[in-house]
Amino acid sequence: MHILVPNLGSTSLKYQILDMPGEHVLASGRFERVTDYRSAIGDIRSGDTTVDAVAFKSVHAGPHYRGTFVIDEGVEAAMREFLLAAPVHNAIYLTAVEAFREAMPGVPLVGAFETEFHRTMPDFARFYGVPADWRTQFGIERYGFHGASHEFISGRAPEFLGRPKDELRTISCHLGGSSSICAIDRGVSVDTTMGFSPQSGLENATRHGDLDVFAVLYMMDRNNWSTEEVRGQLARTSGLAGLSGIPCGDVRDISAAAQAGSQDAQLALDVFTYQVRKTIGAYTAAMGGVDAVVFTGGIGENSPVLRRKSCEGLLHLGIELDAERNEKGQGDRLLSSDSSRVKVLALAANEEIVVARRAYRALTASA
Ligand SMILES: Nc1ncnc2c1ncn2[C@@H]1O[C@H](COP(=O)(O)OP(=O)(O)O)[C@@H](O)[C@H]1O
Ligand SMILES: CC(=O)OP(=O)(O)O
Ligand SMILES: [Mg+2]
Repeated sequence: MHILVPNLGSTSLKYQILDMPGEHVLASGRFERVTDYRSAIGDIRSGDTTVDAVAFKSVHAGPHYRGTFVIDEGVEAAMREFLLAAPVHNAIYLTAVEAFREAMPGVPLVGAFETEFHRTMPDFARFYGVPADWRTQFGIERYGFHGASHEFISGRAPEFLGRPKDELRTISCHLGGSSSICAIDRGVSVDTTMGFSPQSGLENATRHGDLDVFAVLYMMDRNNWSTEEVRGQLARTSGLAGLSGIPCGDVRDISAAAQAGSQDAQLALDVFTYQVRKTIGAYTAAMGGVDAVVFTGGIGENSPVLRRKSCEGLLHLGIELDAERNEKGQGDRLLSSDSSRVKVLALAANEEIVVARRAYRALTASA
């Protein structure tokens, strides 16, 4: 079965066509700094390969769809309902569903929701202190996202280290256009930084990270802003963009501006790496120790400077980078020094393979 997986990130489009269940890659490609997703989808090239199904790393459809489903009216309606919680991401995937229905009529579309991997979080990590009916009637809780990436790392880190999965406590730092960290205790997610929406936790390119909700209410009351106004500002002009003043929030541009002397750009990088550092400490406590810290995603794989700043001062946890390994070298590799008790790794994200596996399971189970 040939499964096309378009990974529609908040800043990029990567795709693979995989022959399942053998996992042979038939075609692949990537576009960066994407703003027009319909046009980028039109640029996907499958060569002469046929496509039997299209599977998405779809983001949010609430409490009833924390798994992998053929996208029918019910799934699409839930994605629409949760557009309020994930305005940037769900809009992209709703556009994609429409585009593929038009381009490939009759080909099944599958949603492998990013929330699936975090179903294992214990209740004390999952629930917020809100009135009981917010939780029981409206599904207000921590869902967590980037599930495909963190699930991939949950298998890849032990494989790379040659250690059994059920012995390893891993902190997976997916840093990219959107960023999240996951505590993976012996293969399962036990906590993650994104919450009810992919708008919380670490700062993202143009979306805020953790923020006191009363600051939002205060600004709305003071300025007479509508929810639409605030949602737009927090989704499109906040995060690294808001801190640095660089509208795209791309770390390549922010790093260059910081090097050229911009204090705002430097502040953005300082805020971001402080959060990563602090979270590594928190998740070490959450798991009662840590064996591996993994950097993945566009920033995690490609920015030695941000990795260095994220690991600074963590020697007391047994985390020590090797400067040369961190600065030089490419691909999947060890970044920590030989004396570092915790292994620090850079591993390339492969969310597409996780989505293809899940979609293949869902399609063959329903056949
Ligand atoms: N060479 C690089 N150095 C530093 N940051 C990079 C580099 N390449 C990409 N990035 C960062 O990674 C982000 C893209 O991350 P990625 O995980 O691919 O995207 P998405 O969030 O769209 O899925 C860019 O916005 C940029 O901030
Ligand atoms: C939450 C999520 O999947 O984010 P992105 O696609 O931007 O990496
Ligand atoms: Mg991504």
